[in-house]
Amino acid sequence: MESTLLIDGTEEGDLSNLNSQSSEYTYTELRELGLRIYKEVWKQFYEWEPRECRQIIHALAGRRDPGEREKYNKTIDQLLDSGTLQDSEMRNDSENPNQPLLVVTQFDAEGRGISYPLEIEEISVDPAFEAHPSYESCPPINQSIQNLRVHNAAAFIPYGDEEKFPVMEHLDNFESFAWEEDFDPDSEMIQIETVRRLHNTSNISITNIDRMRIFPKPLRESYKDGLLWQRFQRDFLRWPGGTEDDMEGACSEPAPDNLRERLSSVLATFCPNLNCLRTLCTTHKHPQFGPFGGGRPKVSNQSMRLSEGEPCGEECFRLTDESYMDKVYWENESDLETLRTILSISPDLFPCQLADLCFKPCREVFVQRSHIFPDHMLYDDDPAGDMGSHTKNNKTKKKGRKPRLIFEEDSDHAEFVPLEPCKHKGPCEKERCECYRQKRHCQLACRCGVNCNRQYRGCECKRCFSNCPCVKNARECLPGICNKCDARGASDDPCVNTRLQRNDTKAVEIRRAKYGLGAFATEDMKPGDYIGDYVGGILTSDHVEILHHVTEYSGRNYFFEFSNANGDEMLDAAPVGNATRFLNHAPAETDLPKSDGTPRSDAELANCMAQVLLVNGEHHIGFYTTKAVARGSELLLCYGSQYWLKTGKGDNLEPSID
Ligand SMILES: C[S@@+](CC[C@H](N)C(=O)[O-])C[C@H]1O[C@@H](n2cnc3c(N)ncnc32)[C@H](O)[C@@H]1O
Repeated sequence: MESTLLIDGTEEGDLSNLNSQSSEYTYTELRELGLRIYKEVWKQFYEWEPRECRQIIHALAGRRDPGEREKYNKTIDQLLDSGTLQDSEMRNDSENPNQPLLVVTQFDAEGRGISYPLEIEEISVDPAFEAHPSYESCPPINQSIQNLRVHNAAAFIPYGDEEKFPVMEHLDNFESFAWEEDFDPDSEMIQIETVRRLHNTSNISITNIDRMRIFPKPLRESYKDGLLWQRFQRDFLRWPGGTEDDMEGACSEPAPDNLRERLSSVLATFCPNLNCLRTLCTTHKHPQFGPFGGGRPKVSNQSMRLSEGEPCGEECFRLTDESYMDKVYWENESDLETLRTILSISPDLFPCQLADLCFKPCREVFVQRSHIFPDHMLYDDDPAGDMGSHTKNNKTKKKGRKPRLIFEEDSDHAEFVPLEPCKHKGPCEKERCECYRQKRHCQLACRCGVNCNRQYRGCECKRCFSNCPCVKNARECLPGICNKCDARGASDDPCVNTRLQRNDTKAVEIRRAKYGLGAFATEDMKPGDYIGDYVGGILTSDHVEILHHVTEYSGRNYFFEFSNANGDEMLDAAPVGNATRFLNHAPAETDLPKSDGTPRSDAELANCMAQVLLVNGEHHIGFYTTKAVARGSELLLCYGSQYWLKTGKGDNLEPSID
């Protein structure tokens, strides 16, 4: 009997969730239709793709005239035959007999040669020069990478050609290989084309296509995720079976003249946090950063006119009286359209700025803005007061709602426990907000939003020393909110508590040390100097177990535990990292006893320490010197007793070099 379950999971009879066409189908019929079209596109794609690849390879091979190959081979033979080495040879310059010359002859396709001399630079190589012993390198990164190793998929086969490494035992820890699960551009093209056909030809909505569950990934997971979103992050492959038709705007790029939509789609790609330069950032996902615009103005025309400021020129709106209001007329509708679009994105831009964007006189723009946003359409409950910050007439200022710190009694937290940012939408209350419960401020990366009363609003210090609330709470000062200390780094003397963000490191060099490679100071360092940010792949602690064959075999591990709320986050700088991965554990070179003869502890011998810091909503591990370090000395950390318990110090830790 035919299934009566519909595609959205409702029972037969309730078709309201399906669009008009697809409501004629049952769930089974729709799924079958989806699968049939999916197979059809799959078949077409793979009929086309190998043919196309063959053609490209053929075209790359270039054309040769008959007989040309033989002629060319003859020339090569002549070159290789020492008896005929007349054209390409070493000679001495008769004017300067000590300067050897190399005569090079280039042959064209016809076998004709042109000879010319090349001067040779002599390089003398020290015969005692010793090649560097083998070491493992890794790709450099400047920030940690999330999900570098997918839990049950092996990223690669380590030491695959070394007999002693237990490859099979190691691979038993994984269910698959990462390359079997990774993104496949071909299948993405096929899925996108299937969606297009189902949507445009069979008139099935994107939501209902998702409900068919025929693709591994949802089409629209959020405004920043899903197959359709990802498709816009890549160049689109053009193939005869695929068309880039509009899918009711669901999969299409906005039209070139639709400024607002274009900005919205670009915004989805970039991080909304102005202090973060990362594309596709996943840390600062504020829910309120949806599409641009739609905002209503908060500043009245009247208050703009009364605001303080210099006129931007002779035609500035500030120099214009009321009588000018009826005298402006723009003939070209597209000029008005541009102004409307800009105002829809940023309704409170000042006329002087609008004038620059619209290429129009400032006072004309002001008049047009007054028509588009007459003062009576302003919010009655404007939270900032309609004068914004531009007013000089305090009498007319509304009683604005000042941002309140309602948790003032516990705002100065002595203890700081680095935590994940909270993930719920505001407001932050005891029952559901981890920040509230832990007696700490919400961070920029908290999902509760920038208007949350609990949001940290930056320090007020001019110089950030140990009593600065940011320093005290192991957080770097934030450009934009810590305004007095030059956290932005605009001056020659920027805030010292932003060194990690500014990558203001001391210089180190990596060279041979007692245990493998080590990091050495290339300049004298003072206590408290910043060395770098320990970066790597972000893993959970169970990866330590999964990768134990590799760390035991190499005798090296680059794990660094993170003190997050769950305590199970790790950084692994073995596959990717920067210079900080080479800091060895003290004692490494020397372990001289103290003057009274008592041995020094590891921590005393170390000259660097690691500190977990909250930087721009993310936890980082910064390395700092703890004492003066002379140029040329090795930088040493104390790894802590746990490190050696886990790895077994001395068991397998033969010095890898020396
Ligand atoms: C983070 S790496 C340090 C860089 C490493 N030396 C290299 O060549 O890449 C940590 C590894 O270095 C070695 N190591 C560092 N300090 C050591 C010490 N004091 N004694 C023995 N081995 C040490 C161990 O193999 C350890 O697992």
